[in-house]
Order: sequence, then structure tokens, then C-alpha cells
Amino acid sequence: MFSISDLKYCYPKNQEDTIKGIDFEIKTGEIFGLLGPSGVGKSTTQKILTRQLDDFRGEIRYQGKSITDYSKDFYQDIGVGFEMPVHFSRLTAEENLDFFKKLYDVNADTDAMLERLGLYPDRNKKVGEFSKGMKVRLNFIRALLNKPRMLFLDEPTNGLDPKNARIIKDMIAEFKADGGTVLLTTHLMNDVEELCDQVAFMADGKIVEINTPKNLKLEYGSRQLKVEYSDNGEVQEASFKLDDLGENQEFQQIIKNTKILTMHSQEMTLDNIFIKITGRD
Ligand SMILES: Nc1ncnc2c1ncn2[C@@H]1O[C@H](COP(=O)(O)OP(=O)(O)OP(=O)(O)O)[C@@H](O)[C@H]1O
Repeated sequence: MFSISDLKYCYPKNQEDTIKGIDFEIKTGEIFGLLGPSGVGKSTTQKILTRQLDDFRGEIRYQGKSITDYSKDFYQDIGVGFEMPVHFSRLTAEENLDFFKKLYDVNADTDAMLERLGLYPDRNKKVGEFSKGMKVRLNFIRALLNKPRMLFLDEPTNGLDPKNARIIKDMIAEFKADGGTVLLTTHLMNDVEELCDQVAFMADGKIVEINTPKNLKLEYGSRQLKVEYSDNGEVQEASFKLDDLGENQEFQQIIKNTKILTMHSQEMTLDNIFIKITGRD
């Protein structure tokens, strides 16, 4: 759906490129996670792909055509959830949505979304009186109000309580199930693990790794087996490499002569992989 080749970008007042030649592809129907520590260029990449920043170098193709060859029809196709919710604070939630709906050919049922995200009772309240979490939820509805085919989300669950974060994640998964494609930026590795088909790690304006979450865990995981056993009434713990369990005498001895309490293969968490790849917490 999106194909990005050798993308570079320098902010007008900066000396150095913020995006330093990145390549990736987002396939139709997948959720692609763009990850990395603060300041590496994730939001800048999103802004370029959504055509908020021009003057990039390299090539960006959407549905096979360069994004610079699209006119306003490009915006009919995409939905964008900015990191910082931007609303008209003197208008009500409903007035905000009605305003933005007028910009599009097709409109979604926003009442149903307001209901689902618990905002329907407050739809006639001025957005200036909304809490941060309410603004984030309204922002998400705005991203979906034109029934987009491609959704750009920058930290969509930021500042939400677990219940509302759950609803947003369900809605993202449903969007994908209905054939939608998503570019997701987040710091929350649980969200990545749950939602993303592919992830790209950025560090200092470059992509340093692209893979599926599962492959990353296999590649970076320690592949250890942790065994908890009872030996003469005393609880003990031991870890073994999964790869040579068959030949490991100590492991064989524990299996034969002790009572096994628990046994778990140890996977690397995405949080640890993130730190390992990007070198930053
Ligand atoms: N308008 C701007 N003018 C100049 N430099 C900018 C501008 N916006 C962002 N930058 C710089 O570009 C770099 C990348 O910023 P960007 O917002 O893309 O990072 P990010 O990875 O999205 O970070 P975060 O996770 O904190 O949102 C940073 O060094 C930032 O200071």
C-alpha cells in the first residue's frame, strides 16, 4: 500500500537531516509499528507520509503512485490521529465532528463511536471542558470519521485509562479486520505485541531493524528454559539453554531425580529488544 525508498528530510532551520534515508513497505491490511526512542523521527516520518511536510527527498508511493502526484483525493483515503489532539475548544464534540465531516465525501457513524468510547453523554459539551483522555478519544473518532482505508496513529492510547485503551485497541484491530491498513507509532510494547504485524525500529533518523514481533523475539530471545523444582523438600530454580537440553546432564538429573514444580521457556520481551536494538530505554 505504501512503499518508501531512501526517504530523507531536513527541517528548514536545521543543518542536519532528521530522516536519514529510510526504506520500508506497508502492505495492505497490515498494522505496521514505527518504534524508537523519543526524538528519532517517528512523528516526522508520519508527517511526511501524510503530506504535512513537503520537500522530502526519496520516493513515497501510495497504491503504486507517487504521493506528490495525488491531489486532495489522497486525504479522502487516509485518517490521521495526531499525537497532540487538536480540536476547536469552543465548539462541542458534536460540532467538532460535524465540522470535519463536511470535508469528506464519506462519513462514518460517529454517534456509534461516541457511544462506544463513552463520549455520547458529553457530545454537547464544549471540548475545552473535556479531560485529556476525553480529547484523546475524540481525536481517535476524528481519525475514523471519513471511513479511511489507511490510518496513521501517533500514540493513540496515550493518557487513556486501561478500559478506554482496550476499546481503542479493539477498534484498531476491527479496522484491520475490515481490510484497513495502519501505521502506528507507540512507546507501549504491549500494544505493539498485540496489534502489529510488522515493526520497524528507528534510531537517529534511520531504520535499524524491521521484522515481525514474533521473529524479533526468536532472533533476540535468549531461548532459555527456566525450571523450578523441589529437591528434598527445598524449592530450587535453574535455567538451561533450550538448544542443547537433550545433552545437558544437570537438566537430565533434575528431570529424573526431583519433583518439577514449573517449567517455562523464556522469551525476550519486546521492551528488552527495544533497548537492545536502539540502545535506549
Ligand atoms: N518543526 C521542527 N523544526 C525543527 N526540528 C524539528 C521540528 N519538529 C521536530 N524536530 C526535530 O526532529 C527530531 C525528530 O522529531 P520527531 O518529533 O519526529 O521525533 P519522534 O521520534 O516522533 O519523538 P517522540 O517519540 O518524542 O514523539 C527531533 O530532534 C526534533 O527536535
